[in-house]
Amino acid sequence: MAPSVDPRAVGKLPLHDLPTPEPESPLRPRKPYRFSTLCATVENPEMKDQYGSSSVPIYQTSTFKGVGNEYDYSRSGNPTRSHLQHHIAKISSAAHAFTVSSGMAALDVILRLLKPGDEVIAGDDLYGGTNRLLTYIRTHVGVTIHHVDTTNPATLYPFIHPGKTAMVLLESPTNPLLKIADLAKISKEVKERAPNAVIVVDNTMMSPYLQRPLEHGADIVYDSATKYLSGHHDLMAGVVTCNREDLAQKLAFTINAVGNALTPIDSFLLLRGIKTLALRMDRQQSTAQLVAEYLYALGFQVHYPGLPDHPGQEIHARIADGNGAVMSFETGNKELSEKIVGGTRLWGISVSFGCVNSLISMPCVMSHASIDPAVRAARGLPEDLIRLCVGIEDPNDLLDDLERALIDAGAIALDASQNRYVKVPDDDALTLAVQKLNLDASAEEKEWFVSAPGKVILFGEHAVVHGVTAIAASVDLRCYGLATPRHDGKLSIHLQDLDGFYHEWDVESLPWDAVTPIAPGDEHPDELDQRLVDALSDTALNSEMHAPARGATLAFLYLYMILSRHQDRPTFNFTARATLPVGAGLGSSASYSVCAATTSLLAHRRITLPSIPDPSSADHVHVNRWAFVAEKILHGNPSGVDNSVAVFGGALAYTRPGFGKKGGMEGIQGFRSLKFLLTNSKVPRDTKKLVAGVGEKKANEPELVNGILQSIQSISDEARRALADPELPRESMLSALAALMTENHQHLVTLGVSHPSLETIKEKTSSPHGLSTKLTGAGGGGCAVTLIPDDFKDEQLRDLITTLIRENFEPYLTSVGGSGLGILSPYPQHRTRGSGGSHVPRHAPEELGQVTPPDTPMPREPSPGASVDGSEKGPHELDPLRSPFLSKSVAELPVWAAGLGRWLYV
Ligand SMILES: Nc1ncnc2c1ncn2[C@@H]1O[C@H](COP(=O)(O)OP(=O)(O)OP(=O)(O)O)[C@@H](O)[C@H]1O
Ligand SMILES: C[C@@](O)(CCO)CC(=O)[O-]
Repeated sequence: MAPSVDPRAVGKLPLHDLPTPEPESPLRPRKPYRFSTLCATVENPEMKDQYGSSSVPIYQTSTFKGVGNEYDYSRSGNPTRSHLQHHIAKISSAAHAFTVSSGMAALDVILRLLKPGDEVIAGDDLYGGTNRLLTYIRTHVGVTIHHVDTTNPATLYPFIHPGKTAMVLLESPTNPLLKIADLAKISKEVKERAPNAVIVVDNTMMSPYLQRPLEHGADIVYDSATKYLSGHHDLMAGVVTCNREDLAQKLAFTINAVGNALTPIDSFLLLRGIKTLALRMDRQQSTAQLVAEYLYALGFQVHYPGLPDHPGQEIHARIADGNGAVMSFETGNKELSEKIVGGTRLWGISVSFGCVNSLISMPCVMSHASIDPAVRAARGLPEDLIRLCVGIEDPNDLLDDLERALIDAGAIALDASQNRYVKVPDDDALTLAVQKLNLDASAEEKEWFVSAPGKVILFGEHAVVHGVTAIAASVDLRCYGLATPRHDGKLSIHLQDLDGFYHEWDVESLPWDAVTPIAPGDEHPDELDQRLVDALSDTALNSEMHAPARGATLAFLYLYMILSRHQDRPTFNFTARATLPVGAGLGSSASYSVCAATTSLLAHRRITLPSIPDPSSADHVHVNRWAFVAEKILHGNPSGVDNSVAVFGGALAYTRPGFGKKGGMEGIQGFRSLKFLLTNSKVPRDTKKLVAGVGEKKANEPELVNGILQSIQSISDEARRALADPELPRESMLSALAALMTENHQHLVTLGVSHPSLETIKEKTSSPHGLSTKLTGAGGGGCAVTLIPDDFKDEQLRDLITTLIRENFEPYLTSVGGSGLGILSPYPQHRTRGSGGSHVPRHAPEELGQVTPPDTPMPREPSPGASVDGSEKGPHELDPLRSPFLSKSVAELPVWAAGLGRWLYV
């Protein structure tokens, strides 16, 4: 230790260096300091600093000079660590404290007290890492481990074998189910039955601020100080405290022998973190209480000791001073939970807890993944469990972010009768739909309102057509399709975005002779039925139709006819409108195709029910296949990535089947937290031609193009690795993605699908802002996508947007990865039409600070090129749903649609 000068020895007592008064000092009787004062006051009268340094210095040294001094080698002792240990002992009601390199290192040191033949009783809801180490001890050291439900002390008794039971390992509350063990009672009862058993408590969930198990009879307490004690996720550390001299000596021996004591710098950081422990915890647990009550009120099963009906709540209140800031809740569906976890922004997806930032995780796939699934199931750890670790952010922001994720995932929906959100019952939609279908064999036609998102391709457009993996995510711009029954034998189409195009046909006049019906359940062949395409072109389409309307109409009629069953030709009007720019590379054709396919499948009763939120449902796969058929008509040679994103939502890595490697798609987590600026160059282009152009280039210059395809595959692979790597710091992940975007764009330039307007957008975002931009979708104009890093200032973003608008571009700040295909529940009890759909959900899109998407002109009378035979009602007489659907502005449309009732999302 550095030699300290006692000021009293030189006759002066500097004011700034008052020794901590002993609480019971006869000179100045005082009340004992409260916890937060103890935390903030780091002083050890035995170790005065020679310069009166306010903060404990970092003795960054491995060795100390001299012989026989207090310190010689930092593995055995270091002054910074000594200060830390003194401080921890003080706040833990402990005589001894040790600090080691991690929480698991702390447990390792403790478990080394065991010998072969010993028995351990441990909880059955322990942290996954604890389980892993216990399993190792069982298999390699010959120690028997009994896992029991520690919520009931009586379950331990049969396993207590005097002379053999060497240790009882407890957690309370447990992680992640927050089960409560009566530490005081168990300690007493075990000691009575097996006096030599050492009671060990993992106190990480509580920290010494909220619970000090040594006060309740525990012999050893350990904490992963990586969590609340340090509080900032910037170090790893473990703490062991005890009062027993014999145990302290053994623990000290092991730490010195093993050499896992905490380093000086981490000791310093931990000491600093502890000063604010009480302050952080107070904020974290008060917000946790709000979050728990919010989820509870929605109808979720929430595990949190602050809720009145939490089992063991009274015991917890007796042994602890607060409820902590970790909770978990169940959704009833693993995929739904994954969507919620992937859907939050502020709640970071991360293992661990105790940080000032809020975290969300699914224990079964993250912190507890090391436990065998069968064991997890046997221990009652639900696969759908979501753990929330509340940080110090503003409680309102945390609640808003969580609510948005719950809505987007379809976990909660507006209950019109109560005018508030409630949990969507797990199988409610399915039960209702099945009931309805049973009653419904001869049911009259229903009205169907559906919607599907557009997409942004981050990596791999064009290359995906040739078997390379693309990475794409849904955007919060959608196409909506409304099918309203007609009773006059006519079928009609109304494409509001294509100049209000309208056309209608007598169903019987369609070229039925040219159809080769496809039986329900059968798939469409790879090739389009050219006979039907030709027949429709000759008889149902006319030469005055502009190409976009012609393509969209052909796709609609083709699906309608090929899906019809003989004698069952429902008549309805199909109206489509999008908040997406049409033909700008954001997948407008795919979202239109999904809407057209879904309404046709529903009208023909070829899908049986409005989809419940189960992404693996056969109906969704079915919709996707038929949407792909429509895409073929619009696109020529689509890869299928756009329609897959439009159906399934979220973020996907998509590989087209049939290129000698495994095709298919995989969801990508963590994508939702990324922020993008989409900029529409407003330069029209034609995906079909651009895709065909790349195809030709490949045929003419196979070496060049195949080389590019390989490079793009590596870019996609690299991007997936970066997105999936939990160890990669977020900043590094974002800069890796940015570099890959730049590289991918360059390849697209070489493939010849960029455009001067896209290059201008790239320049404007790159200089002076330093952002990465690439074209997205087919290119040739259309949209560019720019990755916005987390630390990009709002002010800078505003400047950039202004610059782009000045250049006559249309920028749009978007969030990605939201819901896929949605169907407005057809059941009257789920509709709010009585109220005119006036309810505005908590989150209007404007709240996101988005730049409003381009508005679509107000509805007009059917356009001059359209042939209307007068039987269609004028806009003012339209169906009550269709009329507002046509007249809402683009900004109003999503809010109005959301307020119509319950949407069932894939
Ligand atoms: N809202 C809509 N209403 C009617 N038809 C639409 C709508 N959106 C798209 N379409 C059809 O899709 C065509 C646009 O498809 P295209 O593939 O060129 O653009 P995109 O899908 O937006 O771009 P990309 O495929 O690059 O993402 C339009 O010409 C039209 O036929
Ligand atoms: C250009 C392309 O790769 C994306 C269009 O959004 C075509 C496709 O994948 O179908």
